[in-house]
Amino acid sequence: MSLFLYNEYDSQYNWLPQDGVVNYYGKLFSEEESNTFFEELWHTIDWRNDEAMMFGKKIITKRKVAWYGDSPFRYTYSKVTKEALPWTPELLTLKNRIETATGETFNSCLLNLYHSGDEGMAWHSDDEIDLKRNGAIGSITFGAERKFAFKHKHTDQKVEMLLEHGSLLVMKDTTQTFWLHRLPPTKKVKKPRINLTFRTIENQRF
Ligand SMILES: O=C(O)CCC(=O)C(=O)O
Ligand SMILES: [Fe+2]
Repeated sequence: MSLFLYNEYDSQYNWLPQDGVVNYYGKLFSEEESNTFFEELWHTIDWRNDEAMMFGKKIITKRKVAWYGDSPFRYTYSKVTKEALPWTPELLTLKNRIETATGETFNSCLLNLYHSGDEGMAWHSDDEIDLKRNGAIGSITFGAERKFAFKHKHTDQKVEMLLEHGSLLVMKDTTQTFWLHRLPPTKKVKKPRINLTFRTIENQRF
């Protein structure tokens, strides 16, 4: 008899057929814990509308974002530079939980708040210059369950999965070099979702 939460997912299974590693841990947090984290993050995180450059113009996205870390790292994302805020107690708890689960370490976290299925994230890879090369990215979901997809940059192969309330997804090795990922918008989802992507920043020039 295991004392751990029942979980149907094998976290060692690689969802990518080649050129990278994606592990899905399923629900790492219980329903009750996940509901509490959702509420706490909703109220305590310094959510801001994201600014991005598109066709040379600054646009404001409906999705909200926030950026936290060990030190005031500067992070350039969609050609806009932000400075990390100091960890909140909830973020440190989550960081510790996923470091224990994965055996990886993280020094920063980018958070996304999608108000409904109308909001998503287009195809991209997290290969910014300041991110540790081939480092692990730990992605937690609280709130609405959403589809998540990968597309190989050369072969167009696709992999789709569901990200559940309280779940953890890890992308590592050469995943960002060879694969794009996205959160497709959907009319079916009316509820909000909070996503946290824990990352490792390296080579900062202060
Ligand atoms: O919301 C998600 O699950 C993914 C977010 C993402 O890909 C990112 O922040 O780079
Ligand atoms: Fe991403």
